[in-house]
Amino acid sequence: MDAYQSVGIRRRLKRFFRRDGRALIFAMDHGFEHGPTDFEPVWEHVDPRVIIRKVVRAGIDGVMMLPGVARLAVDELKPDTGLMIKLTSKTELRPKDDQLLQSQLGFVEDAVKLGADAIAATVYWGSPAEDVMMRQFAEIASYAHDLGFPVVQFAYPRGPYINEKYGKKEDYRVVMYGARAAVESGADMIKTYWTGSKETFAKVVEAAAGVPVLLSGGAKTDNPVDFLKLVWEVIEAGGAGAVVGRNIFQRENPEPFIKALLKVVHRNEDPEEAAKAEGLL
Ligand SMILES: O=P(O)(O)OC[C@H]1O[C@](O)(COP(=O)(O)O)[C@@H](O)[C@@H]1O
Repeated sequence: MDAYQSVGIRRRLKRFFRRDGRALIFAMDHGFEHGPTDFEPVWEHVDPRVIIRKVVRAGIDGVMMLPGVARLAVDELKPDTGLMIKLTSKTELRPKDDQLLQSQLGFVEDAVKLGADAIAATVYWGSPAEDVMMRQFAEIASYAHDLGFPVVQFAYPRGPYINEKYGKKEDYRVVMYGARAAVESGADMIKTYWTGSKETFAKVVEAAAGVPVLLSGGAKTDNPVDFLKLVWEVIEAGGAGAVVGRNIFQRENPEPFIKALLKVVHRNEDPEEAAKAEGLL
C-alpha cells in the first residue's frame, strides 16, 4: 500500500497535468527575478491580480509565483488551477557575479499554508554557487516530499565554465546535463531551456527518464506564431508543456494567445491553425 506522501504527490501533480500528461503554466515571479520593468510593455499587468484573472479566464492549467504574490492573487484562481510556489530567486540589483546564485526566500511550510500544489526552486547547474543551490534544493525537496508535495526544479545551467567549454548555456549537452541532474536530485517536474531543435530537445526528455520536462518560455517573440511554433516543437519532442511568463504578460490581450497555446499543448493543433482560430492571424 502506498505511503500517504506518495498519494499526495501524485494527486497534487494532477492539478497541473491533464490526462494527456501535459500542462501550460503561467510564470509570475518576474517582479522579483527581473524587476517590475519586465511589466512595462503592458504596465497594468504589474498588478498580479489583473494578469492572473486573465490567464485563469483563458483556461491556464497552473500558475507559478513567489509566496508574497500568492497572498495577493490566489483569490483569482479557480479551485482546479494548479498553484506552484517558488521558494528561491535573486534580484538583478546584486553584484553581477552574485547573480549566479538563487537564494531561498521562503519555506516549505509557507507554501503549504498558502495552499500550494507544488513547490519550486531553481538550481543554476555549473554556477560557482552550485553547491549552495544543491543543498537548498535537497532540504526543500526532502521536506516537501515528506509532506506529500511534488517539487519542481528550474534546472538552469549557467556559469563561466559552461560558456568556456560549450559556448552557450542552451547547448543541448548542457541542458540535458541540467535536466538529468534535476532528476537525480529528486525533481518531480523540470523546467529548462529550449535547445534549438526537436532532435536535441528529445534527448533532454530522454535523459530525464520519464520526469516531465517543460519549456521555460524566454523573452517575448514579436510574432506570437513563432512562440506557438516553438511550443509545438517542444510537444513534438516529447516535452510535457511550457511554463510561460513574458510571452503572456507582455502581450496587450493575452487571452486569445493562451487559448491558442492550449490548443497546441493539449490538442497538437498546428500553430498557424490555432493562431487563426483565435484571431491572431
Ligand atoms: O533566467 P532568466 O532568463 O532570467 O529567466 C528567468 C525567468 O524565466 C522564467 O523561468 C520563465 O519566464 P519566461 O517565460 O518569462 O522566460 C521565470 O520563471 C523566471 O523569472
